[in-house]
Amino acid sequence: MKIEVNHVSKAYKDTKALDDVSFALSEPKIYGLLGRNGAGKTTFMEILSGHILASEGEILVDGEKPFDNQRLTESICLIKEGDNFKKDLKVKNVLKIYAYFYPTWDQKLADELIREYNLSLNAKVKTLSKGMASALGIIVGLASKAPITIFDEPYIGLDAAARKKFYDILLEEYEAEKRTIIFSTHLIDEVSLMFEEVLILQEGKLVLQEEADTLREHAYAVSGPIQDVEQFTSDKEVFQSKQLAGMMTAYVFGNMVQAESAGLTVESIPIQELMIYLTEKEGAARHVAS
Ligand SMILES: Nc1ncnc2c1ncn2[C@@H]1O[C@H](COP(=O)(O)OP(=O)(O)OP(=O)(O)O)[C@@H](O)[C@H]1O
Repeated sequence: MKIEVNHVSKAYKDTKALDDVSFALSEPKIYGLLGRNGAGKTTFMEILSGHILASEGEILVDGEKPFDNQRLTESICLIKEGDNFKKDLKVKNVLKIYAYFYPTWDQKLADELIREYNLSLNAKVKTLSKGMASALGIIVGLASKAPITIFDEPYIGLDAAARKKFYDILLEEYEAEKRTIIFSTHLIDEVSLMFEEVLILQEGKLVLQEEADTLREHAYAVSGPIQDVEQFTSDKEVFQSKQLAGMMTAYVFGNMVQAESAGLTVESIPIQELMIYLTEKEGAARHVAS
């Protein structure tokens, strides 16, 4: 399903959660949606899921607006950080409701995952630990097989082993059947290798949309005497630099071979580090793929 985001803004009283954001997600891929606290990620995911309306602009999914649109909402599954399910429901009834709602629901997968995560079908949601409630969210998200499945920090309370299980199953399911997966996380180092395309929001604006492979291949650190590095990077996109004792390291997007032939020291940057840097740094380079 094609997602088009056209000049979307969302204002709350004093806050612009999204500020004139435009981009497109054209293919089924695993998208990493990153950004610091309050960057606007959840707001974007809620508008895309048809839960809230944009103040300006629109999101179109296959040309239609998601708000109040059953055909679309049954194709989009949003799993949030918590409070995904009514507290008085039993696990088995949560599963029944979602099985009924999503035409693409995979009961076999849901059963398998319930066993994997050791959830009791008769337990009420309110008796589940945080980790178990997160596991239930993950199970629903995966088993929905919704063509657009969105995970917004879905793993609160899950330990590292349970999170790894989630990533493994997500990848396995995705390989078996490609769908659009939008993954928002602060645990970038754990999941960055899974992303095929990365989007970074900063203070309500989109500051980066790029193929993860491009980031992997074209981001590097170049070091040498200040003058040489400055000269080399003068026509390049520098997203960070630091100087010490007459030497300079600049982090750039571009062609590594060029830097090597200029006699500078060149090192590639691990994608996790790059993403962590880009999301943490104020005023990250604007690098939005056209
Ligand atoms: N219902 C609301 N009422 C008022 N302000 C809101 C509301 N929802 C979000 N905001 C504000 O909008 C901004 C963006 O919030 P949002 O939750 O979309 O960010 P986020 O990137 O998901 O952050 P986090 O990583 O902390 O979850 C924040 O400043 C937040 O305080």
